Amino acid sequence: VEPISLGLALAGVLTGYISYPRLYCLFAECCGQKPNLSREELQKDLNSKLFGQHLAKKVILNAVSGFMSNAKPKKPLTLSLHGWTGTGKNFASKIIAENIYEGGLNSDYVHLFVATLHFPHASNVTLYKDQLQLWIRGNVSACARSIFIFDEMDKMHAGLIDAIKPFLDYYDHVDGVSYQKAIFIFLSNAGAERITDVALDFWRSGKQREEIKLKDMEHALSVSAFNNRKSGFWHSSLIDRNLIDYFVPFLPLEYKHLKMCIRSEMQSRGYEVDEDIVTRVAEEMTFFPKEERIFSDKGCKTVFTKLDYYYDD
Ligand SMILES: Nc1ncnc2c1ncn2[C@@H]1O[C@H](COP(=O)(O)OP(=O)(O)OP(=O)(O)O)[C@@H](O)[C@H]1O
Repeated sequence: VEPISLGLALAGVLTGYISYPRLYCLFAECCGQKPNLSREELQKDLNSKLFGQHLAKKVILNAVSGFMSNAKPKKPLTLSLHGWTGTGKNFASKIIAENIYEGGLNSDYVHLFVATLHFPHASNVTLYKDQLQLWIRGNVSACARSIFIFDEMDKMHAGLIDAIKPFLDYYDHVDGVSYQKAIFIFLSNAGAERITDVALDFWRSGKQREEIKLKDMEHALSVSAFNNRKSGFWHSSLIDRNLIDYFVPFLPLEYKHLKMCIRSEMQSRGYEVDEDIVTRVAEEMTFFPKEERIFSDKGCKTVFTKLDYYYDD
């Protein structure tokens, strides 16, 4: 190739990079990388990866795809995910993040906060509050389509919840920054007992788990259910102002779901599914309530470490 043509070609590529940001985004991660989130892809991911959560799948699919297809949302999307430990709340957040950003949870535009890790000392609340507000503001200024995930929300200090509130509201701008395209996901175990009670009632009356409707969870996820010290006070303060768009219940997982988690983990580690090991690992788990032993008390959370034992070569 002669130097002049090569120079022209390089200049062309560079101009393309500068004048067509989308071209650049083919090679590097960009804010709002997948502006047209594919509803089908999200649905496929939820269906194939998230087990035993028909209600959560439905709400997440409709909420996220609806929000992403709205060019001018009036407020940021706020999802509150509730349920027993190990039932897939973090996992579902990961699926959402991956459907919006290639890098998923590792993306520069996805931010995960864990209450006990990032905000451990009640005496530092004022400092955390300032830091959190600056952090959210800085990130949304840099990328309107930022995702913030708050884990262990029920262990978060009330003062910190107050710090987030202005960003969740119906304001066009807060100090010159618009938060309307951002997504806030709150995770907590609040309401888990009540969700479990509903699932147990269905089981005891011989109904299928999939027959549980969102309507059946209304009471479990109502203000009164959260308005106690154990669940934290945060809910009532956010609910009262209608700042949460969707409450997403995660049902406790049964023996058959544990088996699904184990099979899926075996496949992702590149092993052939060995049903004998699947059964042995699932049977090592403990279940509640004491008499019926239906639901796994740790969900799918510890099945993977138990699996290590069988593949320790
Ligand atoms: N419903 C599910 N379907 C498929 N895999 C699941 C499901 N629930 C849990 N898992 C698996 O178990 C792991 C741990 O679950 P996850 O961290 O999502 O639980 P959690 O509900 O966020 O729990 P916690 O309330 O303790 O934070 C996940 O990374 C995933 O691999």
